[in-house]
Amino acid sequence: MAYETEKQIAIKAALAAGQLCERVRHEISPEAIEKKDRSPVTIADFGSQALICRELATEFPNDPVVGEEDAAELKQPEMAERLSQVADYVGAIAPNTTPDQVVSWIDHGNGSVGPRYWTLDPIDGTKGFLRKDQYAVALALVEDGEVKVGVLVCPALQLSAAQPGLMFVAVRGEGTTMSGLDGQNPQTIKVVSSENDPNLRFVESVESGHGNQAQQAEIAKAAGITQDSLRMDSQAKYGAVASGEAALYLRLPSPKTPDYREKIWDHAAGTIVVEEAGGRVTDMHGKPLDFSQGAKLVDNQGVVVSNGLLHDKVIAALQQQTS
Ligand SMILES: Nc1ncnc2c1ncn2[C@@H]1O[C@H](COP(=O)(O)O)[C@@H](O)[C@H]1OP(=O)(O)O
Ligand SMILES: [Mg+2]
Repeated sequence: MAYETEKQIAIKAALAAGQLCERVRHEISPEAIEKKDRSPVTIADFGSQALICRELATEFPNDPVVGEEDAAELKQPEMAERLSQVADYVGAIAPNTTPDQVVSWIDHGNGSVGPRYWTLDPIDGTKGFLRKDQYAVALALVEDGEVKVGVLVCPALQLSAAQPGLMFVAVRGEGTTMSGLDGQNPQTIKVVSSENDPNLRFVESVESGHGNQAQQAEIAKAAGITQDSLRMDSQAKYGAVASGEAALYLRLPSPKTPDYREKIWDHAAGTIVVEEAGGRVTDMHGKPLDFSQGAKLVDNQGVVVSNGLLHDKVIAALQQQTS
């Protein structure tokens, strides 16, 4: 099977990172949330990137990693205590970790986009993480601009599972699986194969500033979806489409940030998870997402994720609105 080693290492690394994030999350005090104290998310974000980059640097030393974080802030003398907290959390999984190692692993994630690279969001959906809602650890391998392997660990996502904690894994040409966070008994999943069922739903961000909720509601309606949206943070939304929970995920540019360009780590893992489950992912103009241009999807605007059947209808509705 293609990319078997890459897949296994990515799963191991992302699950370890998810475990670290959950430990931190359970220790967030309600007061910290009220005070909008971002320290829990900072510790988990850095710890997650350190653990994953440690694994990738060991197993694939020649592959660049384009991660969301860098250690510049953590290297400041006034951050010594925070750094040692991160090292403690990482050390619970990778024994004897030193602060210097943490810094160098995090900075291993400062690579550039090339012919073959990994991209990582150590905590996608930081606002959801702080609210104790959805978040994801998202890791993907990209070759020649195409995502080949994607792993999404969603520790708080339940869908139809018995308990929260879902992992989605996709390899190009080999389908998408979903399992619990023990990775046991992965089940092949498929998008919902209907385009005019009154129960079809669409997903969108919780954060209104990350999209255009009014326009998203109109477009979903034009595509025949009559149910209210399901609002969810992070790339867990891609998992919802891949598993058939939703038929559509719309992320149209917010009127406040019309020129926003999406980041590769916010979409690479999710894209392959949906495509390999039989769905489609493009930008709002129907163009495939181009992961070869750098850290931002500079040639794309907005994101449309569907079960495939609804896709052309959605793009046509968007074109009609702008013509
Ligand atoms: N104006 C914006 N439009 C779309 N996405 C945004 C915008 N500002 C931030 N984001 C990104 O949305 C992602 C979370 O999305 P969701 O709402 O689906 O959970 C974050 O990775 C965040 O990136 P960043 O971390 O760089 O701020
Ligand atoms: Mg993100």
